[in-house]
Amino acid sequence: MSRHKLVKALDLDEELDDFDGGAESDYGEEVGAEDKEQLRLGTAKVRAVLGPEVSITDKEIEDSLWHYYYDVDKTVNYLLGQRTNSQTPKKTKKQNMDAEVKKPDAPFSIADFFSDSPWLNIPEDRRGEILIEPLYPRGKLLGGTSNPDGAPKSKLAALAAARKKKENQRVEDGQNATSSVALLDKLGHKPRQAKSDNALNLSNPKPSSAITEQTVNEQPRKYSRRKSKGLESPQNDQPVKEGFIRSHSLASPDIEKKPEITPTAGPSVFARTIFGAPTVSQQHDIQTSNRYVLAPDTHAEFDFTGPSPDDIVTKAQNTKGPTKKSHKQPPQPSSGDKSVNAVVQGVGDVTIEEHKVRGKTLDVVAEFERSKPKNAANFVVIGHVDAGKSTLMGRLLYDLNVVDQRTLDKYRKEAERIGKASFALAWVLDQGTEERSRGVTIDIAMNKFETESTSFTILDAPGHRDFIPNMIAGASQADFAVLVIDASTGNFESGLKGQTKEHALLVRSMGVQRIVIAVNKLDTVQWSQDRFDEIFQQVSAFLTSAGFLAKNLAFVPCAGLTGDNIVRKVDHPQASWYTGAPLISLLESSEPITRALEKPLRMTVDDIFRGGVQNPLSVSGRLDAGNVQIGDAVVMMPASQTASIKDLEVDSEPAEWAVAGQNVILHLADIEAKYLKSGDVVCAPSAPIPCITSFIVKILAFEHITPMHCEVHKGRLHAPGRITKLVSQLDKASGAAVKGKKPRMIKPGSVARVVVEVDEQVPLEQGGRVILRAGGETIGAGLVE
Ligand SMILES: Nc1nc2c(ncn2[C@@H]2O[C@H](COP(=O)(O)OP(=O)(O)OP(=O)(O)O)[C@@H](O)[C@H]2O)c(=O)[nH]1
Repeated sequence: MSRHKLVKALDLDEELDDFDGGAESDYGEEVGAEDKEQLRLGTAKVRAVLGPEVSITDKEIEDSLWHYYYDVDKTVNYLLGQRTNSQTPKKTKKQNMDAEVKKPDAPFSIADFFSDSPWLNIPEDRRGEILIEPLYPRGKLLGGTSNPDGAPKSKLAALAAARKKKENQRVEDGQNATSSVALLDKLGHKPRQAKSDNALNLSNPKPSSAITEQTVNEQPRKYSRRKSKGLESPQNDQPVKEGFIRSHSLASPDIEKKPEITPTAGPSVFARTIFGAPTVSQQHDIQTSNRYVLAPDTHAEFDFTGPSPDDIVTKAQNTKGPTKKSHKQPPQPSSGDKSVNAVVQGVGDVTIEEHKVRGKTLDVVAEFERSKPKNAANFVVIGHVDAGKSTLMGRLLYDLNVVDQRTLDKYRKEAERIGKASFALAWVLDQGTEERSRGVTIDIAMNKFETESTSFTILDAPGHRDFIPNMIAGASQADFAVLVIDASTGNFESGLKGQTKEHALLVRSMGVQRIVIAVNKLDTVQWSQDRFDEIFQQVSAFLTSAGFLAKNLAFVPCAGLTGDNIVRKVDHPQASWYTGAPLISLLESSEPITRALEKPLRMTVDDIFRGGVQNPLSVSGRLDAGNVQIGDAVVMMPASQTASIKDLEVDSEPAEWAVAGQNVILHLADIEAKYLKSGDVVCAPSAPIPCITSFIVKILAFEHITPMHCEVHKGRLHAPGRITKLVSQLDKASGAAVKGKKPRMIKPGSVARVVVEVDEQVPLEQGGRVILRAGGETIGAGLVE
């Protein structure tokens, strides 16, 4: 039994007589009457487009329509494409063999797997070889290889051997075998007086820059960073500058042959701090000469017998008090070097912003009242699949300049490219790749716009029945609904039997009282007043029988695609019969929402995300009740874990506080992500929501209900469970229990009290609204007692 029976019970019998429930189909799913109708209409449309010359079976068309969610354009494209492919030349023997290999049952081998990869079939004689020479010598070469097997030496190995030989020679010659590192130390200390050291080829041949043997011996135990830079190369025949040494000294002869990179900039501020500023002549060299590498300022040498600069800095930081922005001086390094001192001083002054949640200080309710806020409203856009919901909202945002022309042009181009040109406006809302390629909304899309009087949040719901849980999540945050109806021939009828009614019933069950009905796509019926009247009659009859008050229904004829009667009034001559307001005015006439400001805090978590270093863990949702401010402690249910509000945003803007009715992001501290999930409830620690595994609920049955398995939905919460007991059937008018035997089954359209049990604890309290679903169908909805 399906939805129609409920509607029957709601006095719409005449619409339901032809509906015989679902039947198991080839598609492995229940094909309801609305699907059958869609398939029938779709098949006719596809046939009309394809023309009689294309021979194709109804089954083929229906299969494609089913796959493409009744999208006629896509189905036609696909079928035509298939026809074209089938006319392409027959496969070669090789291709057939490849196909054989791909058979899922064939044993898998890597060769088979890559057999169709074209790059593997290149004949030997046409293959090129790509050799990538390593830039730097690797492995043993740096130390010089012994080359025991007499194999030819590499250039670097030869160089290393030559160096070694020279070194040995020097020792033999009785020269002081002071390491080149020490020589460079000396060089750094007294570069201007240094004399040439011919043995090491380090110096400028000019006497003024020569290094003496005596100066080498003066500082034998000091090390400079130059050692680690390997600047002791005997190949260096360039002048040694104070603080700067030509990079040639680093390079092997091979590398030297490579083109030099012309410098474009001098040393950075950091480099100047560490190594000292270049002299005027060095700056000139940088600008005019080849590449330079920075060598440390000779004054920055460090004696390993004392603490390292790191140790000094760490010690300096450790001696800082716990207070923020302390300017206490760190201890001075023993070397007394100015640059190191400057760095240490700088690091000591660096403050690390310690995370501290501010204490609560505000009277939020008073602040809210003082702020004289604009009226705010969330509305959910509902309706049968392809009714034009996203297009309508895209048009609304475009006409209100929330979306600019450039963005829309981009969407148009991209949509055209994938053969979905008519969906460009829908792309404003449908941002997912799959949503765009399939032309179907899958999850709730949220968007904001403001008019003079009201700040609105759009919750664009998916129309396809497979995504009803997402639609429920959106509807749970809505103050009112916009029901979009496709007025085109045949589509209104199939929509009425499909999700038009189901969506309307769901939003009503979730407490939505006001509904604006956008009778859309009137351009397809030449703005026929008769068509509009017909739709008005049927839909208003259904909605009033579903519990909406007539005064809370507002109808507007419109065409989202053309923008008629959305923001601007329709000026089509065929639409002269309509004298009412456009859609935007009907939205604006929504009454201000009542906010439960003083009640304990409740926010159902819609989404959880990790923001980054500043805000590592955040949750978003709408505040159902109460208020919150930075510094508040909250408790997450059902995990029962406390957290603190480190920061918050209202409508994506930083804020100090938020109140019921606002869409917020809470940046949390002192809690781990594992304690959070969508559907959880953020509560005041003084009044957390109860978490229960069994509850009594007063439901309106959408289907036949017996003790059965079901899923409990509340916002983003989905919990598997079962109806364990039918307590009583209730009188619809009085709500009193009908006397007599306990019911064994609840009929669609009846109201009953039942017991529901869930597998895990769920945060639910009296008055909470839940939806019960089973087997992909909504079976009932009601209030937790
Ligand atoms: N002629 C005409 N076509 C429209 C109009 N509004 C929407 N469409 C077309 O209807 C198709 C479906 O539009 P969508 O906006 O994706 O429909 P939807 O209701 O959002 O679909 P789901 O979210 O997937 O349920 C697109 O091809 C639109 O171009 C209209 O006013 N007139």
